[in-house]
Amino acid sequence: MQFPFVVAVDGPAGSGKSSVSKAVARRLGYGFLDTGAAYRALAWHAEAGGVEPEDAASVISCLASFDYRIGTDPAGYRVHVGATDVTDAIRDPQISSVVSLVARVPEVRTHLIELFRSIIAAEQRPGIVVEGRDITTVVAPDAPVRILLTASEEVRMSRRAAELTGHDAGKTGEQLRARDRADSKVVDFTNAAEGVTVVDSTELDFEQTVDAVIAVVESVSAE
Ligand SMILES: Nc1ncnc2c1ncn2[C@@H]1O[C@H](COP(=O)(O)OP(=O)(O)OP(=O)(O)O)[C@@H](O)[C@H]1O
Ligand SMILES: Nc1ccn([C@@H]2O[C@H](COP(=O)(O)O)[C@@H](O)[C@H]2O)c(=O)n1
Repeated sequence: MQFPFVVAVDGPAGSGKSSVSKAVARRLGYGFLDTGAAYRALAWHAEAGGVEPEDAASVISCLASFDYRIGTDPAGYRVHVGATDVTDAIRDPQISSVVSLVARVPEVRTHLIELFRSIIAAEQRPGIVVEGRDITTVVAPDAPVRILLTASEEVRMSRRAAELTGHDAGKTGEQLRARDRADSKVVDFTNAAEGVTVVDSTELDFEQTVDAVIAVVESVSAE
């Protein structure tokens, strides 16, 4: 059996990838890798360096100084760029509004995909749940478990709005829709590739969704 046992989870914004994958990892005693945090941290690093996220050449030049570290403990992990803890800063709506500009640069993707693979290879727990947009198709296409976690746009928007209290729900929804549009030009995370299992949580609550993902993992592990 592959070590670590990789569970790859992709899906659109607000589908529950991060929270459900974290809960699945905790339940299974696996590590957890939030790949979106790296793209967010690079957007933060670019802005901190006065680089416009639209300026692809300058974003690429930021990679040389992008000293990125992230933990894989699903119970709690920190994100650092150099000595700076950016765990909270990368969740700012400002970062959410520009991250797709950074993520669309091929050289950025190549750099971060190699970083993700090295983090996965270094995982010491028996398995690792890796979530993002291109995990099932590019980062870990040979993972024993590959899941597309999705939900209706309406449900995803309402979940995100409930999460971002104090922000205008309409603006939050529009930003989520805009990010999906931008992301889907770079990676197809709306159609399940061959061998990818779709888990649609539109009608499921959080625990039911966690159970559904674990059922897929257990069905593969039992083979
Ligand atoms: N099945 C569910 N039922 C109810 N709430 C859910 C469900 N799945 C996730 N949530 C909630 O929806 C919100 C968004 O989830 P999460 O941040 O994990 O989404 P995501 O796919 O990682 O989004 P993004 O890609 O934008 O980071 C969270 O508050 C989470 O607790
Ligand atoms: N594997 C991935 C993961 C993320 N992205 C880009 O990062 C943005 C933020 O991701 P979150 O999961 O933290 O919301 C996302 O919108 C994508 O632009 C990616 O390209 N590939």
